[in-house]
Amino acid sequence: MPISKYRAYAPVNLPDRKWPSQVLTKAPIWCSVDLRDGNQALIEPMGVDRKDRMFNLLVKMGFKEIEVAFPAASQTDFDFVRSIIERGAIPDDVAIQVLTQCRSELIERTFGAVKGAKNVILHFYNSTSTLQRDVVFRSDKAGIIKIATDAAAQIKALAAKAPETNFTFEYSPESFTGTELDYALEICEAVKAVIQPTPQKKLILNLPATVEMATPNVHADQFEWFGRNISDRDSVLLSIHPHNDRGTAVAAAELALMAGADRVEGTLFGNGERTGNVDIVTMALNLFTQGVDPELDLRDVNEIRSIAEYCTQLPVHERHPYVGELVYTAFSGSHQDAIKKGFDAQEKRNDPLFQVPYLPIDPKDVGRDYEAVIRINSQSGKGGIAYILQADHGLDLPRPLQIAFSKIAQEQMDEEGKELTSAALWSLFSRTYLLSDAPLELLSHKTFPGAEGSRTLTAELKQDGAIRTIEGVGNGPIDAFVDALKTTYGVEFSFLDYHEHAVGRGANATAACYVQLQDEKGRIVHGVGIDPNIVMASLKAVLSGMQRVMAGQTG
Ligand SMILES: CC(=O)SCCNC(=O)CCNC(=O)[C@H](O)C(C)(C)COP(=O)(O)OP(=O)(O)OC[C@H]1O[C@@H](n2cnc3c(N)ncnc32)[C@H](O)[C@@H]1OP(=O)(O)O
Ligand SMILES: CC(C)C(=O)C(=O)O
Repeated sequence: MPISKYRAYAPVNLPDRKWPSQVLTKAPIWCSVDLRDGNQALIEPMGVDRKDRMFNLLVKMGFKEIEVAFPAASQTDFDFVRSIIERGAIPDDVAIQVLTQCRSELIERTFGAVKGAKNVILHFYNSTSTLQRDVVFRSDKAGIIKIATDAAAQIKALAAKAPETNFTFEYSPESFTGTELDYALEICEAVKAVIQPTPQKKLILNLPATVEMATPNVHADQFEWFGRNISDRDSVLLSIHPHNDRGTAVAAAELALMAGADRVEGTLFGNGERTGNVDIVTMALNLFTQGVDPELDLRDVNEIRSIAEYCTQLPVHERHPYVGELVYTAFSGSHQDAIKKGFDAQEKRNDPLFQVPYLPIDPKDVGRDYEAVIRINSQSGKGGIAYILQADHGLDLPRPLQIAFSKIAQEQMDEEGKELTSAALWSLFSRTYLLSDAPLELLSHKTFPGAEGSRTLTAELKQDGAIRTIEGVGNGPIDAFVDALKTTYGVEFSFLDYHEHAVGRGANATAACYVQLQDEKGRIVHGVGIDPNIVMASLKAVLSGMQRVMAGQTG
């Protein structure tokens, strides 16, 4: 690898840094830049319809600051801004933000776009990095500062001519991460001197990691340093705008907040230039998992995801934190077992604190389903299989049956080499134990008191289309039924164990019974019966087990 083409990023000299011991206790000011930074990175930028859908979603989620466009970039962007203003689509407590370069004609056009809006954040930027000063602007430090201060003066003057709008100003020394820290401070001070913010009317200074170039701790050091050194700190809102080139935008953003930043610019699921902007959904839900109100409504992440996918025409990855298709799914056996036990224990504890192994968040909190928590493939074990049968069919299999059936399921998956869906698992379970196509079917039974406390049982069975009555004697109905079956069909087995439980509640409740038999060769065979009548359910379970013995089946 040609490592000599690259060099290490210079750390910040801040030995008395305080941020490492800070804890995040409140949400920052969120600003969505989906409709601008996100939009400018799309293969096909959003048209007015998609922009509308995204804007409505962001409002519904509770964003109070939304960068809606770069109005001077295109007629679509300009028209979109006009349309949301003219249609009255912007709630009174939401500020729209618009971006412009520090170029006079673009600034004029931007003001034209926001005419008549109630709350506007006018965001202007120029690149300040050493590289861009050289190759893009071909200018020295003073020249670059003049570009920014000329723009600030023009913007302030134009805003003064539009008193119907409450303007906030935002300045970004773009490519901040490639800019000397003291020079970034110098240019921000120069802009601030023109704008003259106050604690009541603050200036937003947005220090973008336009390209993420260093580890997140360096980003935090930069913010702590900047916060300490900017004058009139209480007249300034420090904003972060991290990109994700190193894959650490969320970490960089969180550490910068610990270091004193007030505001975050990012996008849903991290769409944005190259590797994207910081993902606000992940950041907000990270706060949520710490018991901090994220101040965004994320109760239906599926809806948010599907609108975002429609608008950006980009899929959200299956493993995306909190939101991906697979993130509440466990395939591996030990995880499934622990999740099942965790849910059972959580229900018994009746404690609001959510503690289930392997699940950092309760899927229900973000509108996801428990049903999808466990899926079954060849890496699964009995716990996951038992979970599906319980969650989807209310069956609480005894442990030996869980072990036996998971072997049968495993064999099928090995054979077919693919996942067993819940429906396929149920079909396998029904074929194996409920025997709907078996030669014998129990239709009814009657019991009578016999001699010395015994019971006599008669049962009607359907056998090959004909009705047959069988009779046996025992110390209860099950014992008498076993006797009837053994004498009628001459099959040998012993009865080892029995479990039953109700499925559902009230008038629609049924009973599920499980029996464990042993055949002549000492092999264990299970039978299962389900019926609204508990005695019928038990007899069906015995008949299921006996027919499996007769067919030479085990497990
Ligand atoms: C990191 C970011 O995301 S920043 C936002 C980037 N987003 C976009 O660029 C999307 C929208 N942009 C556009 O549609 C176009 O660039 C427009 C319409 C704004 C401008 O288009 P044009 O003037 O035709 O071209 P272009 O953008 O290439 O202009 C480059 C010129 O602007 C200058 N310039 C670039 N950025 C700035 C700035 N922020 N402030 C002042 N001048 C700037 C360059 O130095 C260059 O000057 P030169 O022509 O004298 O060399
Ligand atoms: C305009 C600025 C904030 C930007 O988008 C960036 O630097 O990524």
